[in-house]
Amino acid sequence: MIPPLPLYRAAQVRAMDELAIATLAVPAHELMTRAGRAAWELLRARWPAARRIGVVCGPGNNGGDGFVVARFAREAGHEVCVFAPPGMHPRTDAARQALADWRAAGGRVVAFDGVLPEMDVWVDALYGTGLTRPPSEAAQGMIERINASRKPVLALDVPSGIDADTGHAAGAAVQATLTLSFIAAKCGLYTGMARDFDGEVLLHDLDLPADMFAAMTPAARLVVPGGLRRWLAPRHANAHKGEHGHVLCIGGEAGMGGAVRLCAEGALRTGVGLASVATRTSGVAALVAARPEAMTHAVEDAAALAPLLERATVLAVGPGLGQGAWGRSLLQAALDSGKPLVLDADALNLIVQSPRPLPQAILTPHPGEAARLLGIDNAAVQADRYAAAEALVQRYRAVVVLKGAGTIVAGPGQVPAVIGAGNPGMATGGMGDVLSGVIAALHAQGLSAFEAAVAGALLHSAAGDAAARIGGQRGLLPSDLFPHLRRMANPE
Ligand SMILES: NC(=O)C1=CN([C@@H]2O[C@H](COP(=O)(O)OP(=O)(O)OC[C@H]3O[C@@H](n4cnc5c(N)ncnc54)[C@H](O)[C@@H]3O)[C@@H](O)[C@H]2O)[C@@H](O)CC1
Ligand SMILES: [K+]
Repeated sequence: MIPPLPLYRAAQVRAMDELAIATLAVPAHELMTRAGRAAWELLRARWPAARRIGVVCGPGNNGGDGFVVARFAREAGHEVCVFAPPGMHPRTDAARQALADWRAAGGRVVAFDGVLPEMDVWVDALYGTGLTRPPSEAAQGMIERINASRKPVLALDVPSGIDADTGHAAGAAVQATLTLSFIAAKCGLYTGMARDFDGEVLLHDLDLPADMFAAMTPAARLVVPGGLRRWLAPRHANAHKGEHGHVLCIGGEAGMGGAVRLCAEGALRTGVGLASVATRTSGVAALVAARPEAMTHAVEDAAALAPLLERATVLAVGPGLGQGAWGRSLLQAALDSGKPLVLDADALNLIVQSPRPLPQAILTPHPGEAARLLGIDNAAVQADRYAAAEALVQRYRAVVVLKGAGTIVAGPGQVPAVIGAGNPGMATGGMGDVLSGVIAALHAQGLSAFEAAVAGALLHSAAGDAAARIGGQRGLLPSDLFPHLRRMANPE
């Protein structure tokens, strides 16, 4: 079982750096040498045929790491070219020392003049955790030239231009093939825009003792499919269906019956004891024919919903609900029932019209829905997905699943989880309907709201990856996930 990886903000990693220097008496320059050596060893192992190594260095310690890589590469007999923005002077003692060492070894630094020569591999050491604003004009030019070279890029610590806390790029950013992060994993690298820039992300602890930072609460935790077993223990032999909960899926306005079916099937394939559907009369026959295991009821008003609400353990409300009078009345009845809820799609759009605390709910917005729930624009949500998820938790007092690349699950009093699985093939209509059923099923089987949201989002993403491995990402359908959900809901 793979435990969650703790993720930290840049300020926390700076504090770790200072703690290591103070308590272990490891000088900053020594940490920089370890970082540069680790990066050089990775580069050599990953691209053994590379002869010409280009290194771009910025003014801080990230640039210092770059000078160290350059020195090791040169000592190993490679052709190494180091570039820096014109007029760049290192701003820290450690970086100044690394530059002096590079020069003493016979190396030189070329001021970027708008062009970069052909290289076999680029090492990106312009900015790391110290980025405070969009890259300078010269740095932007260097970033654009490196990206245009189509050569492999090893980014040191963070791809330059990416904010280590949010994963957002306010200007140009390096398109890395591989990112080697130092000391601890930065929370920005695992969600949103960063996922388009950081390539494969690896971590090197610079040989600091593993328990040294145990007292520091991480900003988030990355969960990966290898950890699913924590939540999905095998069933005991004497189990009966009453132990596994009863999910009621509410939705399927005329023309949207498929959405509520996807939700119900998601719940069934995640092992719920019973799944019921409350939908429009016109949708019942098709749903019964397609998925007889779902107990489908014609529900035209809140009165018809009442007995179904009573029997349910968890309600999944929203898939295909519509925003008309029918959907509004069923949502209101669901909220009034006091039952645990998963709210998605049109249920969220209806909530926007009358925001209120929803302590019994799990909200599963995509960035557009999150923006509407917060009254801000979509770009503001994506610019800081952690902050947006936390703002939703504060406003609605609910567990929140902010979907997208690197889905974030946040909840009152919880360290947020980032889902370390999923692929862009899942950006397609109906995927969210399946997710709401999966989460509702796990909640109904006894996981807390937060755990069900984390485990459900992880299971759903892992099933999406498994399906994409077989048939590719483009054209992936939500229903392609079902066999994989079932398999992965029973980890070996
Ligand atoms: N903190 C640690 O634990 C360690 C840090 N190391 C490296 O040090 C990095 C952090 O170093 P720094 O804090 O010096 O910061 P950076 O090297 O990330 O660079 C920031 C420097 O550039 C300036 N700057 C920021 N944004 C700019 C912009 N857009 N245009 C122009 N200048 C800009 C800042 O004022 C600062 O001087 C890490 O990312 C890592 O690569 C390693 O040397 C090893 C240990
Ligand atoms: K960098």
